[in-house]
Amino acid sequence: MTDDPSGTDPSTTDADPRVGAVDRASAVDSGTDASSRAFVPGHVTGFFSAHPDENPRSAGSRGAGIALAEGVEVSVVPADGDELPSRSGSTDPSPIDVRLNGEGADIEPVEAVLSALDATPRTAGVEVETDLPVGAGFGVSGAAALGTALAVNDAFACGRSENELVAVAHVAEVEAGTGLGDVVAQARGGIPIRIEPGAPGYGSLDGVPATGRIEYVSFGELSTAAVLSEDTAGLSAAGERALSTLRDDPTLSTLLASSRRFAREAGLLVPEVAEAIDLVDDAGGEAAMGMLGRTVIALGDGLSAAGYDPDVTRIHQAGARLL
Ligand SMILES: Nc1ncnc2c1ncn2[C@@H]1O[C@H](COP(=O)(O)OP(=O)(O)O)[C@@H](O)[C@H]1O
Ligand SMILES: CC(C)(COP(=O)(O)O)[C@@H](O)C(=O)O
Repeated sequence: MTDDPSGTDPSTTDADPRVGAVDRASAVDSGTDASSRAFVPGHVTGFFSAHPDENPRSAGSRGAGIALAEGVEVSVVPADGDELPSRSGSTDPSPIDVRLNGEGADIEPVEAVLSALDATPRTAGVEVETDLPVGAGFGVSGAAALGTALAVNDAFACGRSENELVAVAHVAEVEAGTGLGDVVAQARGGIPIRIEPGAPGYGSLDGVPATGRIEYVSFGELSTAAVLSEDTAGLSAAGERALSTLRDDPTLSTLLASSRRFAREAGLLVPEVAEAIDLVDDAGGEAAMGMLGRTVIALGDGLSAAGYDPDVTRIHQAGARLL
């Protein structure tokens, strides 16, 4: 979804056998006025190194990527105390009505953020809306977590600062295994360079000062959790080399070139992405693989010039924010 607030879809009130689920779904569908909303840019990583740590605030990734104007909008709908039972006395094992583009969805970092902010008993539902492909390297899970943190804090006056909310979302994402560095990048916007891993107070960020049109094509998903649960030593060594190259020459062109090399060296390049990158190169453009997905991104009109029919967006200069 572009940075454009929209209402919820009134066609999504299918009966749900879970205790209280129908009431909560109704609250979501009719509750746009009562809801708090946040926009979080998509973020596509070009290269990264993985840095696990016992402390999830210290854990994360180094690397670089691009924040996209195409992003994720999250609405948090407070429970109506008169109609919806407090979940503290509920036996419902899956009490929050989380929807992704109108369909019931399981997004672990969203549930974890609600829990960390003690919002579970007070939340009727969370609506996550995006036009980005899910699971394909656009950081949708990180965006959903960060948007939920911002909107929950607003809805329930939790009194947390922005850095604290970014940290809550970062921890939720790291512990779910769905990402390492997207949340801090999405909080910043632009073309974030993650110099040190971790949440605010632990990590540190720089950026490539540039903007422009971005095209993308996704051929499907790559499981982030599966890649991160394997041995990441070789991948991380390649990511550290790419980071050093980019820090010596912090330009978009070097970001794309070092990302292409990373994808090859890390053994992550898939054939359809490799072919697209080559065709963009033949047409005089610059492209790279989006981590972690079967995704290719290109600068300017690189993919359309190579004969693809891409989605079009822009580099998003701002970070996540309330709507
Ligand atoms: N329809 C869906 N397709 C893919 N993932 C989904 C879907 N619904 C919910 N999810 C959840 O969204 C998250 C996607 O995370 P991840 O694989 O890191 O992708 P992304 O690159 O979009 O962040 C996972 O937690 C997954 O369980
Ligand atoms: C590449 C990834 C580890 C996962 O990204 P995604 O699949 O978009 O959740 C990212 O979080 C990063 O640290 O750079």
